[in-house]
Amino acid sequence: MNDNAKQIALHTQAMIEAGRMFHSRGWVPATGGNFSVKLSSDQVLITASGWHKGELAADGFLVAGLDGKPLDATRKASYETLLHMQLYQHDSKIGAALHTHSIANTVLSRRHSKIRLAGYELLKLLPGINTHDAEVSVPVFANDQDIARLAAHVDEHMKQHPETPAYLIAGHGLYAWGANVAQARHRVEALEFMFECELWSEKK
Ligand SMILES: CSCCC(=O)C(=O)COP(=O)(O)O
Ligand SMILES: [Zn+2]
Repeated sequence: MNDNAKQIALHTQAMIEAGRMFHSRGWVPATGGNFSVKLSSDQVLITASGWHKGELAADGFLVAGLDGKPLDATRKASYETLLHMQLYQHDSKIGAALHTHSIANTVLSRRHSKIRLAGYELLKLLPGINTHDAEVSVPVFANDQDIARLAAHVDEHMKQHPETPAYLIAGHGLYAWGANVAQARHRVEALEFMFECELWSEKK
């Protein structure tokens, strides 16, 4: 196995494990969710469309260019590929992106136009934050089946608000990212925890 194949195998395994864990937590029901890792400045390893994310295997991934087109034209990349590509094009430090469909993120994103998270210790998992005494705003975008249009909308917001730590799509799910799968996964876990806390607080 050459170095490139070894790297792909490691990234694949990290995403398979994230999928199993997310499914065990109820964050990627049915075939919801998608995951990716940037392999180089112009190639991304991304989940194929329609796979159950708790049951991913090596052939559940494919390599695509930053334009979202699979290198092997016979494979179908995630329906939401362009949302991943927007992140990699927006910030070269982003190395992995993970998308979940949890109950908490779905309910909150249907109720609010942004989610304010303040005073949580787990905020320290988010970029640039080193104290619980902080506040972040997670934007909520209207869902759109035109993913190119949705990606352009996200991009416009992120250019105006480069501190955006993650985002939600209304009634749909969360997009979070990091330098690698481990960091993106920690951020998903922290955000899903804080969203559950917010949902519990609203029930009181
Ligand atoms: C079956 S859920 C609808 C599509 C979606 O929101 C999703 O996250 C999964 O789509 P993919 O094409 O990446 O499997
Ligand atoms: Zn989705």
